[in-house]
Formats: sequence, C-alpha cells, structure tokens
Amino acid sequence: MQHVEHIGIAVKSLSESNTLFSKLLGVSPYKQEGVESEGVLTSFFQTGQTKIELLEATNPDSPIAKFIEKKGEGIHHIAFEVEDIEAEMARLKSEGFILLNEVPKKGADNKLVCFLHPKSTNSVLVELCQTIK
Ligand SMILES: CC[C@@H](C(=O)O)C(=O)SCCNC(=O)CCNC(=O)[C@H](O)C(C)(C)COP(=O)(O)OP(=O)(O)OC[C@H]1O[C@@H](n2cnc3c(N)ncnc32)[C@H](O)[C@@H]1OP(=O)(O)O
Ligand SMILES: [Co+2]
Repeated sequence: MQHVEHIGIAVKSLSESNTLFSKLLGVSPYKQEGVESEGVLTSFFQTGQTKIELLEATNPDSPIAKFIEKKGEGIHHIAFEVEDIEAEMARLKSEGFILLNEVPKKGADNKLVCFLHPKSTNSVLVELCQTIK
C-alpha cells in the first residue's frame, strides 16, 4: 500500500459542508462528482498528497444514508492508494481480510476501488484505490 489517498467524510448537506471545509482548509473543492452505483454525491479537496472526500447520500439505501442514521456525520472511511489493486486484493484476502467487492469497481476521481469490511479491520472501513491510467 502507498499513501493515504483520501479520507471519506459522511455529511448531510454537501453544499453546507463544502462551505465549512473551504473555510477550514483554505481551499475550494476542486471537483464535485456523483457516483450512482454508490448512491453518493462527492466533493474533493486537495490537502497535500491526501484528499478530503465529502459524501452526501443521494438515496435512502446509500451506505452514507445508513451510516448517518446510525452514527451521525463524521469520518466514514480511509482510502489507500495502491499500485496494483488486484494484487493487493489477493494479498489482503489471503491475510484473512474480508473484501466487500471481489472485482474492482469504478469509484470517483478516476479510480478503481475495493472496500474491506470493517468487521475485519478493527471497525474501520478501508478503501483501496488505484488510479486509472
Ligand atoms: C464515491 C465512490 C467511492 C470513492 O471513489 O471514494 C466511495 O468512497 S463510496 C463510499 C460509500 N460506499 C461504501 O461505503 C461501500 C462499502 N460499504 C458497504 O458495503 C457497507 O456500507 C457496509 C460497510 C458493508 C455496511 O453495510 P450494512 O451491513 O448494510 O450496514 P449496517 O448499517 O447494517 O452496518 C453493519 C455493521 O458495519 C458497521 N459499519 C457500517 N459502516 C461503517 C463504516 N463506514 N465504518 C465503520 N463501521 C461501519 C455498522 O456500524 C455495523 O456494525 P455493528 O452495529 O457492530 O454490526
Ligand atoms: Co472514498
């Protein structure tokens, strides 16, 4: 695994949180993107090598809607950049981690992604992401 690529934060209102995080970080989001398959609308802030990904649910079945209902707004996942996502998925599976998708899927911001179940990672939802070249 390489660096922390982004930290995902579940928010109720993307527009309100965009304003808050723009003040906090001193930069504006560089992009906003919907990912229909995940039921989310995202915005991204660059902070050094790492990004902050704000996530608003776009439907009640979205993982973000369920998370906010149970735990409220806050840190939802940590994403690590990987060079070869399929090799990393195979390595982690062989180490006993539970993959939430067996095939890499298209994420936001030009990435292929895979999630690990929080019950296998000390209750932290982990995302692997590989830049699509
Ligand atoms: C924009 C695309 C992409 C990117 O490119 O960056 C994204 O980041 S998309 C982000 C949203 N997508 C996902 O989160 C996909 C992966 N998540 C899932 O598959 C599910 O959310 C889940 C983790 C399997 C949980 O789903 P489910 O079992 O249906 O929900 P429950 O509410 O019943 O939770 C079960 C259990 O898991 C705990 N949980 C849920 N979410 C998290 C979390 N983010 N961090 C830590 N723990 C989490 C939840 O509290 C339950 O625990 P117990 O109560 O102890 O059973
Ligand atoms: Co993410």
